[in-house]
Amino acid sequence: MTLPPLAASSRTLPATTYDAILLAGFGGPEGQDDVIPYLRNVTRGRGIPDERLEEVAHHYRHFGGISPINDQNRDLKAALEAEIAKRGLGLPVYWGNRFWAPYFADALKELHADGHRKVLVLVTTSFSSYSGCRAYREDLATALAETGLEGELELDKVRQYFDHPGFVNPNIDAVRGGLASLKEQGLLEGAHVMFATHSIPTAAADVSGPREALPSGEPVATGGENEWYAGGGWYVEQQRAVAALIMDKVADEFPDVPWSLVFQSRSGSPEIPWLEPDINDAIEKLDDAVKGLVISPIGFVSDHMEVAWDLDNEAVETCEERGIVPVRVPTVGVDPQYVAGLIDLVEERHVATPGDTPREREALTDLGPWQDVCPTDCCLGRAAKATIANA
Ligand SMILES: CC1=C(CCC(=O)O)c2cc3nc(cc4[nH]c(cc5[nH]c(cc1n2)c(C)c5CCC(=O)O)c(CCC(=O)O)c4C)C(CCC(=O)O)=C3C
Ligand SMILES: [Fe+2]
Repeated sequence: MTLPPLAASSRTLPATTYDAILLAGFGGPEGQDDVIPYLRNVTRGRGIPDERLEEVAHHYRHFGGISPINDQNRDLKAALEAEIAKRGLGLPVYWGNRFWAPYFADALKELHADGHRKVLVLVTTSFSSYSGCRAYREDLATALAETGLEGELELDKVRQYFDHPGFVNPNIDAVRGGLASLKEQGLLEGAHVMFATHSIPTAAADVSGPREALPSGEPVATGGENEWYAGGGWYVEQQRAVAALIMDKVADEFPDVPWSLVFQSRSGSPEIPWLEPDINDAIEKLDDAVKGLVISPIGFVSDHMEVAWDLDNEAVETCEERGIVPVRVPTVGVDPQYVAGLIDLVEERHVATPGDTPREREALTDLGPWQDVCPTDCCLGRAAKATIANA
């Protein structure tokens, strides 16, 4: 599966000169009093009563109402600033979130007040879906309208980077490390690798990415029989490609280890189908021969609440019930390769002087390099809203 070359190239923008970088995050609560207001933000427009929100608040409550995600983005911002300084690029980095302070609108006002007009956005998600790409583009367009900065601030966004070496290489290292740990424990014989990403409604998965070339769903690669529907669309296609690539890269040291792509953190009403298998169901159905499990959360870029709770708590417990030794390996976080990769992505788009040659675009699968701008109906499964970074 590849994008039609014409469509892909018409969605590749020429390099230009930017004034600043905006790191666009999800946002999380930072104390017990933040939890319900935060969940109201995340579920905005769906009229969910506070009593129901309290039910999904338990994991935040357990950690004092604090999600680690904001500190992780503060650390990432500092690491990006250091890498930019090292390269002498002279681009300041601002930070804003979809669902918690500093909000996108705060960041846009700050950017404008500081005299910046042309901004390149780096998003903290690597795959293509409504939640991972379009929603960020919509919320940034909404923030531009809210702040009255439409026409004043120009916002472009770097491409989704699921197959960029800066994202893939730390994940290869992590899986290699996880398998090495199982080997040390004498569990390599019965090893299995699960790549975990966020479940989304299958209807959203099926329309993820550019519509003219949507892949149809195929069974997940488990090396065995699988009754689960893992979704069509580019979201799952990209994840299958990255997972297969990682396994291919570790095969020099760890050949023939069985693996699967699994999903986590499903929410919403049970009648609506979401991507399956859920990681816990998948662990329960593992063959008895499996003794050790490497869990690689490739769906996320930091060890935030979805990782700390849904994997380190729930999935680890499911492993223990099955007598399987779990090794949950880290997300990219502030791995120097990831940080450098994000700045490589900036340098594909940003040149010091108009006319300079930009950095070459890297991609490790034949699905990429992904598009810089999305067609108007990309990842669109609901009423269209204004977006930034569309063709
Ligand atoms: C694809 C995807 C990513 C990865 C891409 C990306 O990173 O953006 C992601 C990340 C995250 N999701 C997060 C938290 C939440 N997601 C929720 C709800 C939902 N996520 C969805 C999808 C995704 N989510 C969907 C389809 C829903 C259903 C509601 C809807 O239709 O939109 C809810 C509501 C309560 C609930 O339903 O459980 C919460 C609290 C946090 C913060 C963790 C922290 O605090 O550390 C992060 C990074
Ligand atoms: Fe989420």
